[in-house]
Parts: sequence; C-alpha cells; structure tokens
Amino acid sequence: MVHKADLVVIGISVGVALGILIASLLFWGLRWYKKHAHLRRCANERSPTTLPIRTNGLGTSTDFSASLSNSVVNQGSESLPKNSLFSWNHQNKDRIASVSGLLRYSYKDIQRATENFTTILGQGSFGPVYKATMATGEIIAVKVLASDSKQGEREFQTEVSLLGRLHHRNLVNLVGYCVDKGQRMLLYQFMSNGSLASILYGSEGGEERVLNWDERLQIALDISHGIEYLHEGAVPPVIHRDLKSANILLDRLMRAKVADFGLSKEEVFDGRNSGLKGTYGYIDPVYISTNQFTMKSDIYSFGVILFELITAIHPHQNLMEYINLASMSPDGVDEILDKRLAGKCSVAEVRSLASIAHKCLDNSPRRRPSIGEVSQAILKIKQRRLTKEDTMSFASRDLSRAISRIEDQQVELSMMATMRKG
Ligand SMILES: Nc1ncnc2c1ncn2[C@@H]1O[C@H](COP(=O)(O)OP(=O)(O)OP(=O)(O)O)[C@@H](O)[C@H]1O
Repeated sequence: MVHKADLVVIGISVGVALGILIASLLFWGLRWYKKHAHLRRCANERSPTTLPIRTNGLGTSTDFSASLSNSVVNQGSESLPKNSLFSWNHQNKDRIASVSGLLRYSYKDIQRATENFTTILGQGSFGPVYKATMATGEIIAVKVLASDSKQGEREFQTEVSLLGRLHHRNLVNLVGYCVDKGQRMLLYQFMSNGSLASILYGSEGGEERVLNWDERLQIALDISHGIEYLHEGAVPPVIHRDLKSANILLDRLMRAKVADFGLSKEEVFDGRNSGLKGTYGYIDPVYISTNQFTMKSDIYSFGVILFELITAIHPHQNLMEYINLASMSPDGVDEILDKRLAGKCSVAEVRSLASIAHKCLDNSPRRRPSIGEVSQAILKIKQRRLTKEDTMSFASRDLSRAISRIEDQQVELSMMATMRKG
C-alpha cells in the first residue's frame, strides 16, 4: 500500500528530475546555438564587400599629393571601439594564420630584414614602407601601420582577412604579416620598378625611364585584369575605391599589379564636399553627388589612369581639362599624346585606347563599360596589331619568295644567253 506522503515524494522527485533534464537541455541547446551563431558571424566578417575608411592624419607620399596637402584634410574617422583590436586579436589571430595561409613574422624578423627600419621605400597615408630582405633571401615590401592610428588598426584587420583570400597575378599579393610588440605590419611582394606614377612623372633623384607604347598598352591590360578579378572574380566582389597611378606597381619586367585593394582611403575635402573617400583627381563625380560608390566609380578612376598612360599628364595638372578639349575632335587625342611617344607608336591604337578611356569617364555610370568589356576592348587593340603583323609578315614572306624566284629566273636567263653565245 502506497502512502499519500510517498506519492508526494515520488511526484516531487520526478518533477525535479524532469526540471533538471529540461534545464540541461535548454542549457546545451543555447550553447550550441550561440556557438553556431558565432561561427556564422566570423564567416561573414571574413568576407566584407565594403571596407572601412582610413583617416590617420598622415600625408600622402607623392609630390602631387604633397602639393595638394592644403586641400586634402581629414574629416574624422569611422568609430572603432577602443579595445576591438585586442578582442579581434585574441579571437582571430590563429584563425587568420590558418584560414589565409599567410606567414606570420615576429618584430625581430622584420627589424633584421629592414636593417632596423632604415631601408625606406616611401611613405603613404597608411604609414612608411620598407624594403626587407628576409632570412631566405626573398625581398619583400613591409608596410608599417602608423601606431598612432586606430583607424589603421581596423584597416589592418580588414586587409589581412581580405587579402588572405585574394590572389591574382595582377594584384600585389600579401605574403605575410606581423603583429608584435604593439606593431602591425603587412608584408607584400616587392615590386622593383615602383609605382606607375613614379615612372610616368619621375621620382626625385630617380633616372628617367620612358615607357614605350607597347609597355603602356600591356600595363593597361594588366590593370584591367587585376580589377576584373576584384569585380568579377572575387566572391563577394571587391570595389577598390582608390584606383590611381600611385597604386599601380610595376615588377622588373614592367608588368603591372594593382596595390592597396582592401585598404580604405582617407576622406578628402575638395572645397565643396566633405566625407568623400578616394584621391582627388580620380574620384567619380557621380559619387561626389550621390555619395554612392559602385564598381562604375572604379571604372571612372581607371579611365583617368588610361589617360595618364596616354598623356603622362597627372590628374592634378588639369588632365581633365585636356581630355575635354581633346574630346572635341576625333583626332584631338593626338594633341595631348605624351610627346615622348610622338612618331613611335600607332596613332590608331592611341585613338582606340582613348576611346575606351572616354567611355569609362562617361557622366552616366550606366553607360560606362564593365571591367570585363574594358579588358576585351584593350585585348582587341593588341590582337588587331598581332593580326596585322602576321599579315605583314606573310606578305613580306610572299614578296621575298617572289623576289628570289625572279632572281633565279634572271640567273637562268643569263646562263642560257651565255650558252647561246658560246
Ligand atoms: N610592394 C611594394 N613594392 C615596392 N614598393 C612599394 C610597394 N608598396 C609600396 N611601395 C612604395 O612605397 C611608397 C608608399 O606606398 P603606399 O602604398 O603606402 O602609399 P601610396 O599608395 O603612394 O599613397 P596612399 O597611401 O596615400 O594611397 C610608394 O612610393 C610605393 O611605390
């Protein structure tokens, strides 16, 4: 016979057991959900489509930028929680190393490789850039993040995670990084011929090296392929936001690679508008009026670079005015062609490239071509020439065959004449 009191005890025990069971199910369920939500968040963080803005208060390194320093001012920075880098570091540093496969170096490694940071290549708004010879003999470029810059730290996070997944022969690839002793550095492939801007406009004390037309056409195609990868190959697509000749680097064979993608740009002030990102002279006017940066804004900046290749006139030296004047007649571009190319290149090819550049600068972003179309159009200029060269070489081969046949016949005739005389 079961007592009523026993039933109560049994009931309470079953209730408590059930309660514990439900509570632990809830506890483990919640933990599982949080873990998966965190992983999803991490995956999303690793694939940003838009990038933060850089405003670290440093000037740019080119002569032209320096001359403009009065009109380029910082307008504040995007807010970044003070300790976000630390939490990011603790949570993500190992993930970056494993996810991106990038090599991580110690401060000492870099200090040794840069001869105690004495091998400076230049100074950008990100910080100084040094040439480094690693223990393996490999030469690389080290971009040191300015330590007083919170924005730069955020940029560093973005760059490392973004660049870890972007690789293309026409991009300056990130090969490693360093987070040590409170310093953050990015290690890139070394580009021995420096920037396109320094070659086109000369760098202080540097020898003048004139790019011939073939090299310029190839550089245009290389840049186009680099951007094509960012816009149409990368998943999700990447908008560069700061395409300019100073961000195009050249290797020892004068092949071009796009640099500084994944780095965001300081905001510029052009006298009328504030809060814009990019470099004065390359910024899409539609972006200025709408504040919307699209792939077509990159196309606009690329159009400016194409005209720099044709004219060797810097956008800060009224390039746009020259372009507008040249667009008034079909052969207008001949007038603004780099004098050093005069008589040394095909006028038809120059006009074709200028026509592509004009389309990139169209006032309506929708009418601007996609980067894939630009690549095709530049490739066509090169192919037309190859076909022409082929036709010409066939023609000259036929001509030389005909001449040698005539020569043979002449020899035969004179021999016959001699025999007859004899
Ligand atoms: N991978 C590299 N190889 C060789 N030189 C480099 C490399 N990266 C940068 N440099 C040189 O270092 C200098 C500074 O480059 P950085 O990219 O920091 O600034 P920038 O592009 O000139 O200007 P900003 O940062 O304002 O856009 C430039 O003269 C550039 O040619």
